[in-house]
Amino acid sequence: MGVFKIEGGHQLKGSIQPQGAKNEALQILCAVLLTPEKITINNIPDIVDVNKLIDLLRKLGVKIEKLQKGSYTFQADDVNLAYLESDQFKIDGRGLRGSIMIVGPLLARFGKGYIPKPGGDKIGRRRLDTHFEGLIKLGAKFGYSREEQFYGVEAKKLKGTYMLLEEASVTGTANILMAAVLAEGQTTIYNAACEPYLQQLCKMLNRMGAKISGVGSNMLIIDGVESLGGTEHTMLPDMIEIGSWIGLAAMTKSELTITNVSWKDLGIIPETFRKLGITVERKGDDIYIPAHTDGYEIQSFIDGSILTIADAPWPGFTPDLLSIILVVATQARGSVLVHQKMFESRLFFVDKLIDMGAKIILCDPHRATVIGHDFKSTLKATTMTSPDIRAGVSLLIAALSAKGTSTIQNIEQIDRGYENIDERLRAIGAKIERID
Ligand SMILES: CC(=O)N[C@H]1[C@@H](OP(=O)(O)OP(=O)(O)OC[C@H]2O[C@@H](n3ccc(=O)[nH]c3=O)[C@H](O)[C@@H]2O)O[C@H](CO)[C@@H](O)[C@@H]1O
Ligand SMILES: C=C(OP(=O)(O)O)C(=O)O
Repeated sequence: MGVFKIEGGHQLKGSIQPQGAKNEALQILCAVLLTPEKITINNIPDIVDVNKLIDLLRKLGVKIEKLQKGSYTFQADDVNLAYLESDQFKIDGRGLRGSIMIVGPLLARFGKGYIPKPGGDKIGRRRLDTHFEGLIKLGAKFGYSREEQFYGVEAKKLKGTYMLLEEASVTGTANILMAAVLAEGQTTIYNAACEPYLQQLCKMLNRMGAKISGVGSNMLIIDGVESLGGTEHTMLPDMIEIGSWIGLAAMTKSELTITNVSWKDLGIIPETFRKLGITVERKGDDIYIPAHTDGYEIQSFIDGSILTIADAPWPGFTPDLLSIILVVATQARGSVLVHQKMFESRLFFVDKLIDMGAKIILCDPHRATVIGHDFKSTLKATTMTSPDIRAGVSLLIAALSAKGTSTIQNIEQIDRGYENIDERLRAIGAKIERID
């Protein structure tokens, strides 16, 4: 298990370029299965989850060529479906959450798609009902082995239909969409998730010859086509990384420029950090965060009541940044209620922050009240374990602001989604070392 050793309490300075978006990459990579033609993808982040998915595609017979850092070509002209029934697939498929999105494309193109219960963060129940209910509506026969936790769908032909999703599932929408593009006739997906990840997937599929309208809204209308062709696609910068760097800058009182952030795709994220009193300045397509030498003050609601920051499906605030909001609030002036509505086990990491001296009350598994220290008391360094990817980075930010040397174990969780994080943080002045 890898470990980070972090000497906290130092101001950082400089600029940082966000990596390509993890959650977009996982969708886009699965889409290469929809065509026998070559697809070129740029700005692919070099992170554990993405590399696991690339490896899985390779084992499925996809021809993969690395052009340069972050750029690859993929060609799925000779797919090895036998791999789906192998024991190795049961291991590989479980390795990450994103693998679930091979099911829709495989079903649409080859008539069958299988997947073991996928991995990803252990942050509460993460059911797949939306995915399979949608595929069943398109005409697939569904099977599930409870013993092996193995899912499968099969269909000779998919037929377009109207569906209203029970919830706006991100990976669920992507999966159903990738099946519907090759179904016969028209499919309507209402209550579709509409994150920039999905908008990017829709745009890519349309360039491949799909006919999707309503892109960016919660109603996607898809006119099925017989086949799809090749294209080139470039991943957006990772908005969750961008939010993480905003939080890092404020909490360490550092002056930081986050470059080429694609402002138009950040939705409510900059405004949400501003509600914590953080100055988030737009400079062209960069974000400039000045050093918050006098701290930052949490705003109240208009009527003077305590601010709540809660997650919601896009264009609401992404749940993946709530852990960052929470840690940054521990040094703000004022109080905030953090309400994690989607995942029921994502806030338990606050115990570690409390150990470090943060003033937090975990009201229930979904809600935590944070009373900021206004830098009058710094967090104390400690030894901790990263429970999930975003809590891991939040603890890392806490350690960088704390006095003394902290240790973070289980950093594989962080490496799932942050490319070369130690090297990039050292480049802006952080004292962080990786110990294997
Ligand atoms: C690989 C990938 O892309 N992972 C992301 C994806 O996971 P993933 O696609 O697995 O998450 P879903 O969108 O399916 O749902 C996440 C959780 O939120 C709940 N839920 C969802 C929609 C809704 O309207 N109401 C509701 O309560 C679900 O029951 C589930 O527990 O989206 C999540 C929600 O943005 C992010 O945290 C994950 O980083
Ligand atoms: C929850 C996350 O990832 P995954 O869905 O891959 O577990 C995340 O990126 O914050």
